[in-house]
Amino acid sequence: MDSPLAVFSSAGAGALLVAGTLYCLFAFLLGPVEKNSNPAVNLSGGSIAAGNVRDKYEFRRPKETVRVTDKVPDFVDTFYNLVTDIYEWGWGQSFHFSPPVPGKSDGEASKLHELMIVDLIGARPGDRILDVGCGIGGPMRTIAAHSGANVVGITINDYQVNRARTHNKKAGLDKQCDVVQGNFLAMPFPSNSFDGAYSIEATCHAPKLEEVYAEIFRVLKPGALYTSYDWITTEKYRPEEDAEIIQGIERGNALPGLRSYSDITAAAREVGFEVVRVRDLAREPTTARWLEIVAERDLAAPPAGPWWSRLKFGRIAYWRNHIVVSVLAAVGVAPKGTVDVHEMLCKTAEYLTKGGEKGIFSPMHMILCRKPAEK
Ligand SMILES: C=C(CC[C@@H](C)[C@H]1CC[C@H]2C3=CC[C@H]4[C@H](C)[C@@H](O)CC[C@]4(C)[C@H]3CC[C@]12C)C(C)C
Ligand SMILES: C[S@@+](CC[C@H](N)C(=O)[O-])C[C@H]1O[C@@H](n2cnc3c(N)ncnc32)[C@H](O)[C@@H]1O
Repeated sequence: MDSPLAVFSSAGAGALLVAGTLYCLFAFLLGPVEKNSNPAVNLSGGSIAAGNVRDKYEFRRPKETVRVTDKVPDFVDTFYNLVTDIYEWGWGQSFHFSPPVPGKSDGEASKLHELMIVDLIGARPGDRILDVGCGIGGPMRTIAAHSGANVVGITINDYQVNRARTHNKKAGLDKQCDVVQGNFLAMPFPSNSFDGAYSIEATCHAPKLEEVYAEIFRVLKPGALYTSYDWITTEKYRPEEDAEIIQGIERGNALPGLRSYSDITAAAREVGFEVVRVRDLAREPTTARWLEIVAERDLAAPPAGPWWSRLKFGRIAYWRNHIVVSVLAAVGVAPKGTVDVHEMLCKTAEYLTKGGEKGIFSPMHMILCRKPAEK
């Protein structure tokens, strides 16, 4: 017969094993999907009260995209209340794509993409730089930390302002980084007050690109540079064949209508910018060449691959996330509509992947512009 001590220790070991397994299961299910991201238990409806998330989600039910110009900022604000926590949980603190770089993690590739902006606009210590559509500030922190510049971000979404400020403080960058809530179509900044500006995958939310470009032009000092990575349809886009994919991308990302790559340069010139460079960073050889700009940091960088590969993180991961969201919503930790929003994002990921694979869409059309120096 086993001694009481042996029985006790084998029961103890069993209990420990069960506890350990449960812990790992919970950590796997509820922990952040991305490094530096938010755990699933914090999923909320942004500034929307939990009980109203499902009603607000109704805004996605009609199959068309919102094109009524003056309603767009409100619509976009609601969209970000619904998706911000899911994005942060599943993607991290930077809400954009980037070309993958072999040998680098997704996070590192994303930072390289952000750092290129420091070189493009020549951000220097003490400069005052504007981040147009700053999200929760992932790019702002990278750019401020590496350049020594002070960065001011603007976002339409109040919940993002709070998240960004919390992260800025945690990163010890709250003296260098400031975030304001406002509409980038009418910015609360004096004219000629910034030494440089950038926007990453944000101006695609503007119903008329000229309107946001005109505002950026106004607040920049003469001679200052502005760069944008924007969402566009490429020259391969054929509306007769590809409309479903493009409309799927527009609906799932709260866009008032994607623009063609050629509209970007035209809008910049229309408001008075000199166009310095234009490149689609999604194209492999070009991306490789652009990586050379960050030469000191990554001289031997080989050509980058498709930006959409990060979205193909596999059925299992999507299912894991879907289960987590469904369980949290069922037990009342996450608001009820979160499941619908998550389902919508799964479909959006499919449309984005199809757009990338067909080469009809790019989320990283780069334009570099200068506000002419005063004569
Ligand atoms: C620039 C914009 C957002 C770009 C991307 C940051 C987001 C576009 C689609 C998002 C996602 C799709 C699938 C989600 C997945 C189902 C979930 O489990 C975890 C989060 C996702 C991966 C999510 C993350 C952010 C995106 C990639 C637009 C709005 C202009
Ligand atoms: C996809 S996110 C990109 C965020 C950030 N640039 C990044 O890369 O992490 C788009 C951002 O644009 C902002 N935005 C969209 N329309 C806006 C508007 N009219 N005024 C201010 N910000 C806006 C959103 O609130 C969101 O922060």
